[in-house]
Amino acid sequence: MSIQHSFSGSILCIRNEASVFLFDKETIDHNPYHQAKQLGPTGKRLDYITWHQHHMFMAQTLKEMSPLSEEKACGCYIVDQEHYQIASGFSGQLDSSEPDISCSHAIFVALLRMQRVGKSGENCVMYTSRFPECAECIKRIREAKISKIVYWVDDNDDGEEDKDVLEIDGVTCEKYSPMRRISIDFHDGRG
Ligand SMILES: O=c1ccn([C@H]2C[C@H](O)[C@@H](COP(=O)(O)O)O2)c(=O)[nH]1
Repeated sequence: MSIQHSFSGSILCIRNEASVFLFDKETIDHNPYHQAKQLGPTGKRLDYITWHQHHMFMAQTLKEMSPLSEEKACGCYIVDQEHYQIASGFSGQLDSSEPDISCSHAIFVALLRMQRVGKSGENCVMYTSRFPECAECIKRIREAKISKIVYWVDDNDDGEEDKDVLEIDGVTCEKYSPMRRISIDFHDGRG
């Protein structure tokens, strides 16, 4: 590992291959990571995200954890009224050959976890990267009494019928409307 120490103005930068611990002014002024964190006139960051955006971001991130193909990759994130996570899952997370596991879909996994910790879906919102295509998942959403599903895409040919069935049971279905790009660079791009 190589470590460099350098002075720029009064700020010391210590760099190694993995990280930069302090930043000089030039770095702060020219690096997009820092530019995005600038404050607006009210003193708040200009780019902070809402709960709604956060929850869908989590569902999409869980999708990225799925080892399955793009057609079958899915993430599901369930929150309560106070925006706390109740359960989450991604497709392929569980082995569907296990005794009480009839499928490995993201929604199934998340609802199974919710059931195992004895939580009800009442007043909870389910964020999912895809509207469910599977009858078992839809049945479990209804049984869990989830209040609302927010989905990113709907590839389900019977999606409208399934939504009608869910809505009759009091489950509101809403397509997520992306308003902005949200990304986090996990490279160490600060130096
Ligand atoms: O979490 C998931 C995973 C898959 N689906 C969709 C995608 C497929 O068209 C069908 C069937 O998938 P199988 O893995 O062959 O059972 O379900 C989904 O909705 N949610």
